[in-house]
Amino acid sequence: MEIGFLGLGIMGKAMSINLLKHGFKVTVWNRTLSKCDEIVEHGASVGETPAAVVKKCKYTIAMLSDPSAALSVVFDKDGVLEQIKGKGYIDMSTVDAETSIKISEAIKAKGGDFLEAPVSGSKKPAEDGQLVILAAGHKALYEEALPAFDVIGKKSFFLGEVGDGAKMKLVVNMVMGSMMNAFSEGLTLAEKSGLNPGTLLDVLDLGAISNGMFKLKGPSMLKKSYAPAFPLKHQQKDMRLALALGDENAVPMPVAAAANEAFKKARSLGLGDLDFSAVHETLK
Ligand SMILES: NC(=O)C1=CN([C@@H]2O[C@H](COP(=O)(O)OP(=O)(O)OC[C@H]3O[C@@H](n4cnc5c(N)ncnc54)[C@H](OP(=O)(O)O)[C@@H]3O)[C@@H](O)[C@H]2O)C=CC1
Ligand SMILES: O=CCCC(=O)O
Repeated sequence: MEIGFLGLGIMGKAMSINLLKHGFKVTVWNRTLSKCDEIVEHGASVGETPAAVVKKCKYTIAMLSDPSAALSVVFDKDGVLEQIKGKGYIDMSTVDAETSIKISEAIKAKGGDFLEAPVSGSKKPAEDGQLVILAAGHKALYEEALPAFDVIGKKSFFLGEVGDGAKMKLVVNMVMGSMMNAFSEGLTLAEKSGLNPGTLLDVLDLGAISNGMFKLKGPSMLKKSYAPAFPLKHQQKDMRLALALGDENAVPMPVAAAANEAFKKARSLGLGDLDFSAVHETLK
């Protein structure tokens, strides 16, 4: 199966290399074209534009930063729409339902098929093919994409209409961003009140709120080490989009709203390109 891949950031790079390792032919494109070089070393071909990639491949995956990037790659000159007739397009970026529906409708109108498939899991799960895929849209395209999803992820969900995958992803990341802030306050409170925060990590890990994120991020947060796996600017984008979903549905979300403010503060301190756990620094 020949697959196109648009967007070679932290996630796209890991996912496309993983596909290549499992025998897929992959043609890549990235806005900053030089980022294609490393993937070429793993056996990929390069397309000069998104349209060129779609023209070459029956299926194209996108993994882009935000709604504006996702829209630009589809609608701009030399974009996906120009060659999508008879092809499948799978957008795995985290965006809002409105963006996803807009892309879906334009692709369908041009005779292509569309699936949204945002993912849960970060850099390491992407490298290890252990993501959780939250797909929705064209069911037949979902089934055709399963061999690739089985390489990229450990579990795929088909959630229904376009927009439902985007919403599920935003709900998950809203919970994650809120938890990160509570965790960060807990670490700071332990330290400032004279406790050993390392011991707090051990205590948390043995109780009912033990979880993978605390286990993974806790030790590096104590070392103030924030190499980006999930960039903070993307987490804040997800909080913003989740809060908009809350507005639409009249769901009060005071905890998420406070967490969003903390991520905004972190961005204002220039921490947006660091890992989202760098929100910890806003308490210093
Ligand atoms: N990192 C993570 O842990 C996870 C991230 N996600 C989501 O996946 C998506 C990608 O994340 P990640 O890889 O971390 O992000 P990165 O910031 O590492 O990469 C972003 C990618 O989007 C491209 N891009 C940005 N703006 C544009 C534009 N206007 N036109 C074309 N391309 C553009 C970048 O190109 P360029 O190189 O030229 O800047 C780059 O390829 C995001 O939606 C994120 O929320 C989902 C799950 C986990
Ligand atoms: O969107 C990013 C999610 C990161 C994660 O699930 O660990």
